[in-house]
Amino acid sequence: MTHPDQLVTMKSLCKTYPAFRLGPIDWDIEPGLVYALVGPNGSGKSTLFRMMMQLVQPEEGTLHLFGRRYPEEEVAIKERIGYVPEESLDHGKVNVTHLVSFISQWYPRWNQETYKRLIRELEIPVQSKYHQLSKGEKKRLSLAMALSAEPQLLLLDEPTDGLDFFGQRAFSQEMDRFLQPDENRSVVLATHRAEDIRKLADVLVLIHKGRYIGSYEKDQLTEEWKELWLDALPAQAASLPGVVRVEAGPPVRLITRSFTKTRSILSQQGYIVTQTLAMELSEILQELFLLEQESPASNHTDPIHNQS
Ligand SMILES: Nc1ncnc2c1ncn2[C@@H]1O[C@H](COP(=O)(O)OP(=O)(O)OP(=O)(O)O)[C@@H](O)[C@H]1O
Repeated sequence: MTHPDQLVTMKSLCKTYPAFRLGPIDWDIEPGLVYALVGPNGSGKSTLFRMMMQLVQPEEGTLHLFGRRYPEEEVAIKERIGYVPEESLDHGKVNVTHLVSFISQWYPRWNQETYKRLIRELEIPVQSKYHQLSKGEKKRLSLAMALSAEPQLLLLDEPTDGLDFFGQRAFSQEMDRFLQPDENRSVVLATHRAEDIRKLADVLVLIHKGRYIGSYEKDQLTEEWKELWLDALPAQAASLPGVVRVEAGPPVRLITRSFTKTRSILSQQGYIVTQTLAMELSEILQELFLLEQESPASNHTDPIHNQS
């Protein structure tokens, strides 16, 4: 086995379609964390999940899951993964109970008690034929199966898409339950819902037009990104450490990605900050994607493994 400490290691992973290129992706998934995979439509999030499930083959790079590789160790890899795809799979006219009893055989740690609890709490009509389920019911079933497999890694591609309010709340509760007993479990969650990211994620992984921008600790982002108001415009404000945006005002408004550094330099230069405002996670993400559009690679100054 290689890379025993990481659940997943990706090195220079690439996939090319006629009109899209994903990668190179270098990303390690560590145990005990919830990752939110965030990117605009068509960034390559589902493609990345599909690579981890061997549904798409990378042309370049290496991919290890639990220190193992496809295709030789497919069974040993997949029995440790719970996957909820963006679009539910087509299982045709089979009865739901029969479908689940067939699929559950593939998972040595399948927990029938968990499954029974989930179908009850998520109100899944297991006597129905699969094709008769609504979109939301298919999503609930997919989630129930992924969780009942007691996986080490949960891959969730827009898991709350199509879920009603009650389903979304049940999803949050189930995520808490899943993560509590085992600190070696991790979740990768692709979502466009800022609320899910705010509530669940430890680390945000940003991807834009197939390019990996970086991984960021969520708490560090919300602590260090701030909006500052000042009475006077500092000299060369846009070049001050941490400053990413300047509005000349009045009042002068600065956005910083490094509150500690910017505040310290402003105070050394004698400028008075009249207000410091916290930023919503959705605003911070918007700024990060704007920076990426304005100057690709500029975001590499503060991702998770490179923060000063
Ligand atoms: N089988 C395929 N053949 C050709 N192009 C594909 C194929 N699968 C995906 N693509 C293209 O790859 C790009 C990334 O798609 P992907 O579904 O991975 O994005 P995404 O980030 O999950 O998007 P969304 O947020 O809209 O779900 C898109 O431009 C898509 O058209």
